[in-house]
Amino acid sequence: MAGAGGGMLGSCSCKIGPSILNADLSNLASEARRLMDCGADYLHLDVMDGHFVPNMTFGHPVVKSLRQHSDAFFDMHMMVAGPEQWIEGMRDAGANLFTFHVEATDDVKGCIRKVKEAGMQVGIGLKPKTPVDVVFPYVEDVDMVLVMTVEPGFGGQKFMADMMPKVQALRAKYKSLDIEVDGGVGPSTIDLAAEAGANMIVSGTAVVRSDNPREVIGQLRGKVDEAIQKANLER
Ligand SMILES: O=C(CO)[C@@H](O)[C@H](O)COP(=O)(O)O
Ligand SMILES: [Fe+2]
Repeated sequence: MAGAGGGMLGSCSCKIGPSILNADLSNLASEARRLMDCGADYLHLDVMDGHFVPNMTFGHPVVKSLRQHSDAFFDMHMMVAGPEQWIEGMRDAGANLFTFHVEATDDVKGCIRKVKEAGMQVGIGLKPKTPVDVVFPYVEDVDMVLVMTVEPGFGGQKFMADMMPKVQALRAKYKSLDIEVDGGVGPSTIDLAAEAGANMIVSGTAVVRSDNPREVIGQLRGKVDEAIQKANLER
């Protein structure tokens, strides 16, 4: 089954993508359905290989199984060393967006090209200690830039507000770029991310562990839409 949201990127509109990392992974299909039914725009799927980050999750066989049960747009957050070797498998599994880390390969341009040739959209991510100018040479070639707001590897960590200058620097240079933030984002931190200029919001624990995920997704969307409107008026 092909993903339904293939053309989702490019408009710089608000998009909310719950991370399933802290969901019930033994019931991934029903968790995916629950989150999409609660108003999510896409699913953020965290792939960890135990090398690039000190944790492991799942690979393309699980993504392929999930694709049999979900039409959602799959944003693959590839926390893996040597992302090139995962491209084909993820494409065949039904991934839509393949986001790898600039720190994970010596050939960022080559990896971007290979993801595109495989027919997926491409994102590049940067860890908290990586300066934002490292991604500037690639921004024109990608569909999305992911600014990590926690050290990658685990859900449920504290949002790093000191990453916001990276988001601001990207937004100042690229008005219509899709900019994603990931890590510790929820109702108490969304203001900072939205005002800095992030429009793709990954939220794990705050959504997945909430008694009312629909309400949380609505709150996040409200803040981002408000910030986008404000920025448009100021332009
Ligand atoms: O990539 C990661 C962690 O490495 C994230 O996607 C988190 O899993 C998001 O979860 P919360 O921080 O929102 O709980
Ligand atoms: Fe993630």
